[in-house]
Amino acid sequence: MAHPPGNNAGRVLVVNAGSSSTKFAAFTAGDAPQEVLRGKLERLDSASAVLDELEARGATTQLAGIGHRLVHGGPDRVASELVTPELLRDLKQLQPLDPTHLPAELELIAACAERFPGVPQVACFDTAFHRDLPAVARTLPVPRRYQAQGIRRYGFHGISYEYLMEELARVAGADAAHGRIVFAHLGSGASLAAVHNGKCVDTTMGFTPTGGLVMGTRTGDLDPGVLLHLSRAENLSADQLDKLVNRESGLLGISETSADTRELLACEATDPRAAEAIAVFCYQTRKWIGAMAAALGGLDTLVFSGGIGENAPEIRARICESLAFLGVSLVPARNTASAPVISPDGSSATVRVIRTNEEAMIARTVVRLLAR
Ligand SMILES: Nc1ncnc2c1ncn2[C@@H]1O[C@H](COP(=O)(O)OP(=O)(O)O)[C@@H](O)[C@H]1O
Ligand SMILES: CC(=O)OP(=O)(O)O
Ligand SMILES: [Mg+2]
Repeated sequence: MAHPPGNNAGRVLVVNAGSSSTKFAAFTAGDAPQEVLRGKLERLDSASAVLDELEARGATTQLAGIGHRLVHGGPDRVASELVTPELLRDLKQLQPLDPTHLPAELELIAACAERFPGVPQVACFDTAFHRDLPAVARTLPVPRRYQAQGIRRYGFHGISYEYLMEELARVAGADAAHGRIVFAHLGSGASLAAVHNGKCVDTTMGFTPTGGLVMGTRTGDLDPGVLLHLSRAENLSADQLDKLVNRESGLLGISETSADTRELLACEATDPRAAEAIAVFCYQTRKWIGAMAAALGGLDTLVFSGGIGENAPEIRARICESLAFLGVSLVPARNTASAPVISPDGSSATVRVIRTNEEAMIARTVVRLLAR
């Protein structure tokens, strides 16, 4: 049964449909939403199968509102919004920009509207965090006419970055949150964001979440000539190239065994392909941190987050190995313990581990919008 907006007795359901899994969580709908339950569905089934599962797990009782993560908001969606027929119409037009995420997300919104009529839904966009990217960072060097068609750097993982910003301000204070920060969201999808004075000044992902760092199954940045060569030499279609760069590449492509860092770490001593996959990941992340620090003109705080950033001390250590020139160093015992601060006291750059929580960020946004 639907409850009126802002009703403290109700709950907020959050659906986070990522590329490799659908995460969900239920929160109280009061001013400071408290998590009631959470879960993860590994395989992306049809939207109605997802909702069946959420109902079976008790995530859909007493719904006051539903919040969705939308990876792509295109050029015009610069803040979270209540879902309206007009918004859905606009987002449908954007589907070609992100065929890996958007169609499934829109299907879920439609399925929720049908199953929970009258329950307000809120769309939170990963791209919104990057709305202030300066023109030099935003511009992709293609003929100018394509800019009008929305071909530019958007940047993603913004809901995670927004949450990390709030957490950083909470644990380190407003000064640190206004400093020169590089956030490293390292999960199956991975990106970095360079933030100064609370604004994102650059980020590694580009027009789509395929760009930037090497990832679990995605290439990250790739000389565009590779795509041209393969499309000609092997006569690959757009869909075949999509599968190649989004699902078959990255750590999985290099190792030929797994996209999961845990599995690669477990066999790197005996399988040189796994060792190479990890080495490439650490090298690229280090190189991109250097690039983000250059965009910021220095580095005050480096934040590790996401499944890898939060849980893999050996990966963090290897990434930070040659970053002493940026003032980055680690205390091994702190790093091994994944302590909140893993750098020595008094370092010029503070290195932190912060657990991200996209679902909590979305729940807060839903409560805020419903209270209006
Ligand atoms: N203890 C760990 N050591 C190394 N990698 C880990 C560990 N725990 C999780 N990971 C990695 O985190 C990744 C998933 O991160 P997560 O942020 O949950 O992903 P998603 O992008 O699906 O939201 C996987 O590649 C997994 O191997
Ligand atoms: C933006 C993105 O790549 O998200 P995920 O890592 O959840 O697929
Ligand atoms: Mg994710």
